[in-house]
Amino acid sequence: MSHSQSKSVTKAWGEVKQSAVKNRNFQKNGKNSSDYQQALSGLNATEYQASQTGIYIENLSFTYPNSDSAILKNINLTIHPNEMIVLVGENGAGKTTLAKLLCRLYDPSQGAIIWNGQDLRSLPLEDLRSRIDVVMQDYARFPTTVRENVAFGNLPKIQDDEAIREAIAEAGLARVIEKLDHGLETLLGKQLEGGIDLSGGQWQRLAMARALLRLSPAELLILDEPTANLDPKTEHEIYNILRSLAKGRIAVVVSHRLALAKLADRVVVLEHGQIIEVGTHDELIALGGQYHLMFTRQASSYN
Ligand SMILES: Nc1ncnc2c1ncn2[C@@H]1O[C@H](COP(=O)(O)OP(=O)(O)OP(=O)(O)O)[C@@H](O)[C@H]1O
Repeated sequence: MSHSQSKSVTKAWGEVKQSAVKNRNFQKNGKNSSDYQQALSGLNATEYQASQTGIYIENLSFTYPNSDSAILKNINLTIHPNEMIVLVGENGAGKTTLAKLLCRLYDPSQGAIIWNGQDLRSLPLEDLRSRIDVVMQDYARFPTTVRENVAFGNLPKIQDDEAIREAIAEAGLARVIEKLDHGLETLLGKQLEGGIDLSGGQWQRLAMARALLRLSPAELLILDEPTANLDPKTEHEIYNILRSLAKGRIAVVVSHRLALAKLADRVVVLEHGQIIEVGTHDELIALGGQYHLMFTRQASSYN
């Protein structure tokens, strides 16, 4: 072992001993070891709690491969268990990019995403994917049957007609599917001979039925623009679906429709890749900042 290696081993051992002493002192002072771990982590109590049982995004920055400008810059955010977060912001603010990082389509260029105490990068990809339900803006439209579209990625339920029909009904598609000549066996997609095409909103509902069918296994729900293809009249119906989708797990929803932000436990406002405001709808309205401005603008355009 070289001199410098031996010096660094001695230093590391010194740190271990120091921690052991600190730990004993914590115990003497009546602190439990989780307090101790929190003190060591350098996080405050809320952040530490989220890093262990929710999602903790720490100093995250991200630049797309083959690009030189950072799309997300120094994002710090804690998401608590069962919390529903809505990400809002102007076009290009980085909302979808953040959603993509949460499902690990990309890794952060700097910083980390910690879920239940583990860095996303340390979780086997397959495990991670099975714990996340994603309905993205360009949600998948599979050129196959209704049944397979709903049960995609969910082999145990593919023959479970009752569960499939229930998910379809909950997503508000029961009448549309009933009218099809071959019911669940109807082929979808113009590219297939005899295939039926659905409207944008119907495809979107089908994607929701897929997420609803998978409701129990996935712990995290990511929805990108769930109301993009729906007219404002049917939106309230989608809000109800969203509530049942989000129940009992973390939900991160990207949306331009600020009426949806009212449903969230907290709203996160992104601007040019940075978080500029975080709070409940009421708090952000009272703040009178960017969210307030966006909300009033949108409300007046609807009126
Ligand atoms: N694959 C990619 N490679 C390089 N740049 C990308 C890629 N995808 C998105 N971007 C850029 O990243 C920026 C943020 O895009 P993103 O889709 O995250 O924004 P957004 O807030 O979701 O926008 P919108 O509301 O318009 O959907 C944009 O400038 C976009 O051009």
